[in-house]
Amino acid sequence: MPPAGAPGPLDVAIRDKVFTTIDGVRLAAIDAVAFTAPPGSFTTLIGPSGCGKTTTLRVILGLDRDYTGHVRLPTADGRIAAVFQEPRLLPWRTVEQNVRLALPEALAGADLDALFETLGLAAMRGRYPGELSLGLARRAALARAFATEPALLLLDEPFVSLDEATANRLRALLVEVWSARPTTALMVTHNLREAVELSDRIIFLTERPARVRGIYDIDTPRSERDAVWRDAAIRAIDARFPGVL
Ligand SMILES: Nc1ncnc2c1ncn2[C@@H]1O[C@H](COP(=O)(O)OP(=O)(O)OP(=O)(O)O)[C@@H](O)[C@H]1O
Repeated sequence: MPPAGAPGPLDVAIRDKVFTTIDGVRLAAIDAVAFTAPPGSFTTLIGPSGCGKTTTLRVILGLDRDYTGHVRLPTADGRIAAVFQEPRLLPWRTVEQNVRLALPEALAGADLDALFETLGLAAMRGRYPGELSLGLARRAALARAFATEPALLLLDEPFVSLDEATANRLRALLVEVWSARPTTALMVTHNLREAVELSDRIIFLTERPARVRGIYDIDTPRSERDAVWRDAAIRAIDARFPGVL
């Protein structure tokens, strides 16, 4: 047993999640999605469009309580931070104000220099969101999430709609900032290459209504995951789960 108060795994079991559309049609979104994410690990959910990935994150976030099953968070009283495709920054506040507004009282006045520096935002602290590219706004959203020192970090396709060079840079920054303070992270993506680059555990979901198709664990250190390694990992995954590519 871990000592009391130590982070445990994120433990998720969602069954029979159904939506009723505005025309009264019942839409089965999730059949059975059950998995754990070990403490301090980076876990990725990957699956076809519309299979129920964002719904899974919303249930974990507590935004949707209409489901059967359970969600056990890494710590009972820990903070959850979420980064969505939309950076969701307040346009009338500077980057730094946006980050500081999210801080809990215990972290008010925290020294954010190292975080802004790591994310390449040192010169952007006084800028307004309207002055930022999408890539920079996503960095600001990541800064805001990490600054709160969350017990759980949820990431919903944080690199989508970025040009490849910007997405690569942002993935490297995420690894850097996350490695400095590993927190249990759960990311949703469509991008298997991104998943093998970042994850300790990849959870493959079926078409809607989602079920877990399989779980793939990676123990190669991130620093050793070069292009050759990634190609081999993707081939191994395709052999085990045909059709995921
Ligand atoms: N509030 C809602 N009311 C009705 N249907 C919904 C609602 N939210 C989601 N859905 C439907 O549930 C299914 C799962 O949606 P969800 O957004 O979780 O999928 P996803 O895997 O994240 O999709 P994508 O990969 O395209 O982002 C979809 O068919 C979606 O249209």
